[in-house]
Amino acid sequence: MKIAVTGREGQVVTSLLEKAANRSDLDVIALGRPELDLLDPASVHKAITAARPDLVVSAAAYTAVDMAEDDAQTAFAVNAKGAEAVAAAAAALNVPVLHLSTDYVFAGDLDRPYVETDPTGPKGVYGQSKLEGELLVAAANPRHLILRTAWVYSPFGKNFVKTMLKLAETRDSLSVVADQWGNPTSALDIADCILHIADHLAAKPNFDSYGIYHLVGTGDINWSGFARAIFDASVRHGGPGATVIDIGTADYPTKAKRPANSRLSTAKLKEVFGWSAPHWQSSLQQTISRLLAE
Ligand SMILES: NC(=O)C1=CN([C@@H]2O[C@H](COP(=O)(O)OP(=O)(O)OC[C@H]3O[C@@H](n4cnc5c(N)ncnc54)[C@H](OP(=O)(O)O)[C@@H]3O)[C@@H](O)[C@H]2O)C=CC1
Ligand SMILES: Cc1cn([C@H]2C[C@H](O)[C@@H](COP(=O)(O)OP(=O)(O)O[C@H]3O[C@@H](C)C(=O)[C@@H](O)[C@H]3O)O2)c(=O)[nH]c1=O
Ligand SMILES: [Mg+2]
Repeated sequence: MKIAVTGREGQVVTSLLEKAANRSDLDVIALGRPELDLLDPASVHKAITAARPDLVVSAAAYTAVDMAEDDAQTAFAVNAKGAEAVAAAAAALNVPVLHLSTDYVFAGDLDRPYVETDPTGPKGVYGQSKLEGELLVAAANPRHLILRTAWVYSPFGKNFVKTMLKLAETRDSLSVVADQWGNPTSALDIADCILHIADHLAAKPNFDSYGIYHLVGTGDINWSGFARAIFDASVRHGGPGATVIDIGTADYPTKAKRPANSRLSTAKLKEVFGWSAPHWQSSLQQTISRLLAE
């Protein structure tokens, strides 16, 4: 099976390439700039068509949440029109598209984990552009799986875990918001899930449960608790640590507003695909030990 994935050095694309390297039956090819530029839909069609994949994974995105507030045009061009071009190119080849989306499509005012059918209401430009992307992807390719994930970390690229470890090298204490809750998710676990879904689709030619799915690590936490767990694991492995001070969102001003509750229910993913992610704490240990071994 040949899988084309968008992006070159993102967390999810890198994880997918690493996981697929262990599988002789799988050929994962990363398509990114300059050949595939989401700002240039013609380049998207050309690159995906030339790759002739059996499945397309749409993992590239504009992910700078605060920067997007001042650059809505680029965020929408990449996350909405760019994603639409990826899904349309897959549709033209008559293959499914797995598109990554985000917890930030929700407002975060519910007091339970969000299910796929809950109303959306993004608080910032990034979430708005990703929501628009979901709608365009669904319209462009009936065989779409929109996988909403959240709080992604990995040994690769930029993420909260790496930021915390870096800051702890020079700081004894850090103030971190304690009133935003979510599900930390390892990009390596996302890659496992994507490959599981790819196998499932290949084995079931009549699969007809296309639509939206929530795909996040098991267990929830707030950002300050996550930071504490990062430092506990780091110190255990001989890495840097810092004292974490709980603060409120109001004490950490940012350009973009973020949801207070972005916990996602993964019951549908478990039911349809028989897959669920490990607990975030166990995946975090693995990521930290890898990062500190580097
Ligand atoms: N990071 C997170 O916390 C979360 C991410 N998501 C979603 O998951 C998906 C994967 O995220 P993640 O792996 O963390 O992303 P990263 O921020 O790690 O990587 C972004 C990727 O997008 C590529 N990209 C950006 N702009 C363009 C463009 N114009 N043309 C082509 N490629 C482009 C980058 O290219 P290059 O390799 O050349 O730099 C890179 O590969 C995204 O859809 C994101 O919205 C959802 C929830 C949380
Ligand atoms: C660095 C830092 C952040 N924070 C806060 C800011 C924010 O509310 C929270 C997390 O910071 P980040 O910059 O990682 O947050 P952010 O970039 O908003 O992370 C999001 O990225 C996009 C792509 C997604 O799709 C989301 O699921 C989510 O992972 O922690 C502190 O309180 N103290 C700190 O020292
Ligand atoms: Mg960030």
